[in-house]
Formats: sequence, structure tokens, C-alpha cells
Amino acid sequence: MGWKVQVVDGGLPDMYNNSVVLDDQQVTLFWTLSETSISVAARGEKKSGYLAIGFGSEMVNSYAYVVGWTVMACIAPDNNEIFCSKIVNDAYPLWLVSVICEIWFAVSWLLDQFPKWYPINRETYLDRLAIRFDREGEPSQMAPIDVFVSTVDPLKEPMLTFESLSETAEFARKWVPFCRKHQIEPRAPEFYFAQNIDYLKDKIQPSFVKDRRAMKREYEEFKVRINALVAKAQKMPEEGWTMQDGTPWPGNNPRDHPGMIPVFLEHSGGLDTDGNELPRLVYVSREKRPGFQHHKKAGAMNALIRVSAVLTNGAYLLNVDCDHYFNNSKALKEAMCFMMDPAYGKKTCYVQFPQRFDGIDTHDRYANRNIVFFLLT
Ligand SMILES: O=c1ccn([C@@H]2O[C@H](COP(=O)(O)OP(=O)(O)O[C@H]3O[C@H](CO)[C@@H](O)[C@H](O)[C@H]3O)[C@@H](O)[C@H]2O)c(=O)[nH]1
Ligand SMILES: [Mn+2]
Repeated sequence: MGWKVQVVDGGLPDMYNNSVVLDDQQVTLFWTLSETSISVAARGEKKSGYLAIGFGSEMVNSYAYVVGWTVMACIAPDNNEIFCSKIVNDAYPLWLVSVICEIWFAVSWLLDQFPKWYPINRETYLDRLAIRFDREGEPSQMAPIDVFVSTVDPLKEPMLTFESLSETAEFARKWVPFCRKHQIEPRAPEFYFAQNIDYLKDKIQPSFVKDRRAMKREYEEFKVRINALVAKAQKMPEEGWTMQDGTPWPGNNPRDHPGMIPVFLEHSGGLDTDGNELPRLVYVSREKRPGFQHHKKAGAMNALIRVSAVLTNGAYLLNVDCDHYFNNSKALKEAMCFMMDPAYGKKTCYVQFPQRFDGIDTHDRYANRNIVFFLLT
């Protein structure tokens, strides 16, 4: 990694070039692009040499170098030849804004560096957590967790309507025992079945192939039922939806409706096909009225806290967005290692999971591939 600054004596015939008049002289700019580097050079009429600057590929990608480069550009004297091709004296506000921005970027980059000086690594020991709170043959002492999933528009976002959740709960009765039996990861079926790996590798249970095939079929059928619900939901009748007893569905106007809290998988019946208890599932549609600020996701979370306080009152809350999935089914227990730690648990307010994104657009406009934040926290 690094700079290659060269003074070249002679022509640069193989490079792209473009001539412009800057101040009182003709200046030609040259550049070449290769897979791994960019070279730029400039030739002025009154200058006898070239200054060619090569950027290696790591260099181009390195945020630190970009910051260094821009800081240098900011503090370099006005009449320097590297950074200023033409000095405009009447654009002071523009200059000021860009300098402030660059300085802020540099400061924020610097702030990002401090935690790296004293990194703290923690390891979770799930076996020790189990010894303390989850012993074989005894009722679990693990603190209960309420999981909140919010959605604003179930047609644009993953289909999270009352009916699709009920289908999902039904599917979970078979999916969860299958995952437990064969240690399936990730537990999001769409991503599990899409994985392009040799699924027979390291699997020794002869029943696995049969179970997987059957489960895959179940999942395909589940998807067909969900797609049918999506198709149905897109074609709302003119008079709006009606309920089974013929009365209109109170949620027909998404911006003006009362609160609704149907509950599925209540105490009994919430068992998977192995007879293990499944989490209780509650669907909340909070009240919305025109003219009242509903505070988006934060408002949804507040409504869920109130419902959870009445229905389940879990000691801990886990929040996931409707488009999130776990890639490690032990994640909740790992978080609990921090929360229930005898020494640090009381000082720990929340645990933030690192986040990775699927389906990033090719230009990654939102810098979703940037994981610096999660490497630091
Ligand atoms: O009125 C609203 C608006 C949003 N949401 C939900 O809030 C979540 C996040 O919304 P979105 O605006 O799509 O956020 P993203 O930009 O996709 O996600 C970023 O912002 C989220 C909210 O802070 C974080 O949870 C994520 O980790 C982060 O990647 C989703 O489940 C939405 O359904 C609501 O429930 N009601
Ligand atoms: Mn999102």
C-alpha cells in the first residue's frame, strides 16, 4: 500500500489526456486507469517536468488515505500545484463549507480510531450459562425475553399481516423441531434453502435427507399460501375487508383505526410437533388517528412495550426489524451471557448485534458494506 510519486521527464503518450487553459497557461492533464491503480499527471506549458501520482488499489479503497489526502488539501497553501489547479478567489463560502465538512470527516475518522487503541474482547460461554440457568430436567431459570418485530407496510415490507403470521406460526410447529434435530443454520428457511452448499457434507444422520426433502416441500407450500395472501391483500374490495361475522374490518383505513391485539399460540396449543412449547405470538396493530404523530418505529416500540407489560412482561426485550433474520440461532443466549453475567450484567443496558446486509445494490450507495461501526462496538 502507498504512494508512488514520480517526477517524469518526457512525454506520457499512452495516457488519456485533456487540455485546459488554467490561469495564463495551457495545462494538460493525463491519466491512466488499470485494474489495480490510477495514475494522474499534469503538464503545464511553463513547467519542464511532470508530477505523476500513482494510487494502488488498496490506496484507492483506504478511507484513512482519503481522509489524509483531503486534510492535506485543506491545509495546503493556496498556491500549491498539487491540489489547486485554479485558484478562485470569490468562492469563499464554498471553500469554507468544504473545509468544515472535510475537517468534520477527519475528526470523526479520528474518533473512530480511539477505541482501536484499547479494544475489549469478550467471549460468551453458553455451557456456563446453561449450567447456571438451564439445567437438564429442571425448569429453565433463564430470564424470559419478549421479541418485538415491527412493520409499517406489510405489503411493501415482508408480509407480516395477521393471517400470514398465523400461517407462519403453523409452519413453525414443524420447522423448529427440524432445525433443532439437525442443527440447521441459518434458521430463516428462505436463506437456509437458498444456500448453495453441499448439505450432505458432515451430516451423518440417515434421516436427514428425507427430513430435509419433506421440509423443503412444506416450505414451498407455505410460500404458496403466503403468496396467495399477498395476492389477495393487493385486491381490496371497494367496501373494504369484512370479518367472518360480516362486520367491516376495523383496520381498513391504515391511517385511522383503533388498536387491535389478537393473540395466537396462547398457553395451550402453542406446541411444536415434538410437544415442546413454542413462544406465544401476539399481533398488535396500534391505534392510529389522522393528525396524531405516531412516531414511526419508536412509536411502534412504545406500543409493544405497553402490550408486553400486560401480556407477558418479559424481563428483557429484543428488537428486530421485519426484514432482519438471525444467522446464528444461539444469538439470544449469547446476548443473555452479557445480560445475566454476575459481575457485568447489572451494568449492561443493552447488547447490540452486528448487522450485515443482503441484496446490496451494486453501487452500495448507502455504504452498507461498511462494517467499521460494528467492528468497534
Ligand atoms: O412508521 C414506521 C416506520 C418503520 N417501522 C419499522 O421500523 C423498522 C426499520 O425501518 P426502516 O426505515 O426500513 O429502517 P432501515 O433503514 O431498513 O434499517 C436501519 O434503521 C433501523 C431503524 O433504526 C435499524 O433497526 C436497522 O438496524 C438499520 O439498518 C422496520 O421494521 C419498519 O417496519 C415501523 O414500524 N413504523
Ligand atoms: Mn429495513
